[in-house]
Amino acid sequence: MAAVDGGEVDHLAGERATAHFDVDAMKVAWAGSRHAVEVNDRMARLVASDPVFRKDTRTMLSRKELFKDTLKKAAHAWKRIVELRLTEEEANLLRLYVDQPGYVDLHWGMFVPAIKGQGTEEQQKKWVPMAYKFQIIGCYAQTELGHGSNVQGLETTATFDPNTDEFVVHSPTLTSSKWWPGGLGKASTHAVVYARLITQGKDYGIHGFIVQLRSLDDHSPLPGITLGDIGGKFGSGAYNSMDNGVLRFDHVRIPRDQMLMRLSQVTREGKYVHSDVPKQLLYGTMVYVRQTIVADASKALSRAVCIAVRYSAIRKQFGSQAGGPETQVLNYKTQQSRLFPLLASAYAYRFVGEWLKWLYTDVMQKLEAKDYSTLPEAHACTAGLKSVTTSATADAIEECRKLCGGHGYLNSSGLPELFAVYVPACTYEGDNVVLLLQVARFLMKTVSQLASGKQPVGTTAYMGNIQYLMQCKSAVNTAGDWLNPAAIKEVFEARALRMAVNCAQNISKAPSQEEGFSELSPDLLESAVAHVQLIIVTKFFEKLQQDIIGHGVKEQLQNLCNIYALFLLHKHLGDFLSTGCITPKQGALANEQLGRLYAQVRPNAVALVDAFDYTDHYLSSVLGRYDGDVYPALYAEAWKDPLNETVIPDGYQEHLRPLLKQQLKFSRL
Ligand SMILES: CCCCCCCC/C=C\CCCCCCCCCCCCCC(=O)SCCNC(=O)CCNC(=O)[C@H](O)C(C)(C)COP(=O)(O)OP(=O)(O)OC[C@H]1O[C@@H](n2cnc3c(N)ncnc32)[C@H](O)[C@@H]1OP(=O)(O)O
Ligand SMILES: Cc1cc2nc3c(=O)[nH]c(=O)nc-3n(C[C@H](O)[C@H](O)[C@H](O)COP(=O)(O)OP(=O)(O)OC[C@H]3O[C@@H](n4cnc5c(N)ncnc54)[C@H](O)[C@@H]3O)c2cc1C
Repeated sequence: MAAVDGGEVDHLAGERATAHFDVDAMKVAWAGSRHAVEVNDRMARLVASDPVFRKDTRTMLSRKELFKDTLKKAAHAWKRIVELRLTEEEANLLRLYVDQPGYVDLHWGMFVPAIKGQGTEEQQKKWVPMAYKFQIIGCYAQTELGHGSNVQGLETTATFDPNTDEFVVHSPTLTSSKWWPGGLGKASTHAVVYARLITQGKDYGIHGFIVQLRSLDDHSPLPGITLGDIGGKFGSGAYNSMDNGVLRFDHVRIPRDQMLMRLSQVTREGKYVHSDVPKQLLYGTMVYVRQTIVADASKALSRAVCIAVRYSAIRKQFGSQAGGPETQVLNYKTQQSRLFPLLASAYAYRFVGEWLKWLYTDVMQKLEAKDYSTLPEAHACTAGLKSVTTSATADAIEECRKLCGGHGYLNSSGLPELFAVYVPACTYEGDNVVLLLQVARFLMKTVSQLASGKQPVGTTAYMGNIQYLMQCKSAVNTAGDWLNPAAIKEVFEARALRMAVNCAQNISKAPSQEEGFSELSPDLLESAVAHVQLIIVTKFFEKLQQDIIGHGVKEQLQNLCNIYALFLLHKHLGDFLSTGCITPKQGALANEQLGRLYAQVRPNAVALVDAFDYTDHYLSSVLGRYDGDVYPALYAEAWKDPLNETVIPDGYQEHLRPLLKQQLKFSRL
């Protein structure tokens, strides 16, 4: 089914006719199943057809109007979810297509998962039903004004008082003010607050507590609690719909049973008891969200790419001979070499996101069975993939803006807001550099264990092949040889392993492991990126081994997979050359093959973005319209700007007229 929201003429019909594959079948490959295509389509249309979910004037609203609009949309979404008895899958998609960050994201995305992950069964029974019925609204209050990345450095205290069987939650300093939690500023009634647990005079470090913040009668802050929004953020519209907040506690008392006690408990007498589980499970909610952020990266990236590809097929510049038509900018090789790797990345992130969801579910099942062995790998994969995919996506959205020339800078292109709303993903849920250093730490540990004969498993299994990978040389001889998955995998594995081993060797020369790690951290980041890119490439190849149905679909995905891998090889040529994995000649052959692949993608480009199945409402871009009727839409959109409500601007009488009529003369004239 086409995703037109009402266009009459299809200006991109010619582009669609050149596709060499079945677009409907590609929609299935992209969405994961025919069922997923159907539900996505139904929810996207439900949102697009509802006037409450309009967002075309969003960037023109004041902060207060925008926030109120978000409250309205969230309440309306919930009403529709209940009325239509939507399933959790449908409700999640409805939220996605409403496409406006708001308190519900943190309520469902972090508050509920934190209670489910860290609360006892009894606590879950008490709090989860209230949250599911929206009798309470919750947020995730971890970060403080002075401490974000370093969770162990948080200052808020929760001191047990055995006289009253309560915890006293307190913000001892300005820097201990909770700062950033989404939904906290204005909407939440409750929070999961992370604080240092102190009992019997001893500090047991960071633990989670459920704290009521606002009255359930009139929404006013409870005694001892200071609350507010932290202020406007980057861009118009965008993340300003979210009430990121500040919170201070002045000796606020909560019952003992509001400490989340699945991992550790405080008894009635104040004795601290830690269960027999890894303490890192305290970070479980972050692992869960990082995994969802990877899936979201492909959404944001594919959206930007869809806009840029469609517009590049419409936009014409130069090349006209004797009054003939100008050239579609999509035909320029430079445009293709900038755009098609991003198209390939969108597909790559979609598939690695699917795999990561599987890995997460698998780890959760193992944890239920008290098998904690895969926890370090789950942490490294979620942290690394979150980091690499969000950084690349943020850069790619900005590149798509440039690929759309001047019009890409207009709010009506949809790209400025998409960039502004997306870019904090590089920071929230763990700064990308901090997370990559966690991956590097995991890699260094794995390398150090190789010497003891311990066989690495999962995504580091390739390191077990160290004898071969440290000395192998690529056998690629022609550009076409780069189409062999084994040739690509071998050089990506060799590059990742050699970079990790080089780092490990250099660290071992330092006076201490810690000093070496710190000194080598820029190299360690690159090593972590190489490992994560290997994972993405490998999972794309594995996807191609699955049963992929539909005329020409597999061939297109093969091209995209090769583009993704060879583009990375080209971009990081220095790594591959300096580690001796390939020769300069082989690097040049990879580039030659890349050019050929771009030519194969060109006739399929518009159909490949159609397969994302986005409605015009979701894209909210005049440049990315399904029908390609860009110019009338751009022209019409301009007149909607509040500045055009009057012909003579406000301020003319006070400031322009006196200037134009002034008698004062610049003395030199
Ligand atoms: C009918 C139903 C209806 C349903 C209706 C549904 C409607 C749908 C509506 C909405 C749904 C929307 C869903 C939206 C999704 C959510 C969107 C969220 C938006 C994002 C908001 C952002 C929120 C935040 O930012 S929260 C704050 C995040 N903060 C951070 O990430 C901090 C980062 N820092 C850290 O994680 C840590 O400090 C650290 C890891 C950097 C360091 O920690 P440390 O000091 O304690 O550790 P060490 O480095 O010393 O390591 C020790 C040891 O631990 C291992 N480790 C570390 N972390 C982990 C981990 N997470 N898991 C496992 N292991 C870990 C580490 O590797 C070390 O191991 P060793 O073996 O080496 O010792
Ligand atoms: C839009 C948005 C929403 C958010 N929502 C929430 C929320 O709902 N709940 C919540 O609790 N928090 C939330 N946060 C906070 C967020 O999780 C933190 O901002 C994030 O974890 C980064 O921490 P920081 O701000 O302390 O950065 P910092 O750690 O201060 O980073 C500053 C710089 O220092 C570098 N750096 C830091 N440590 C190291 C190191 N060890 N080695 C090398 N470099 C380092 C970083 O790379 C970065 O360049 C949100 C933030 C944003 C922007």
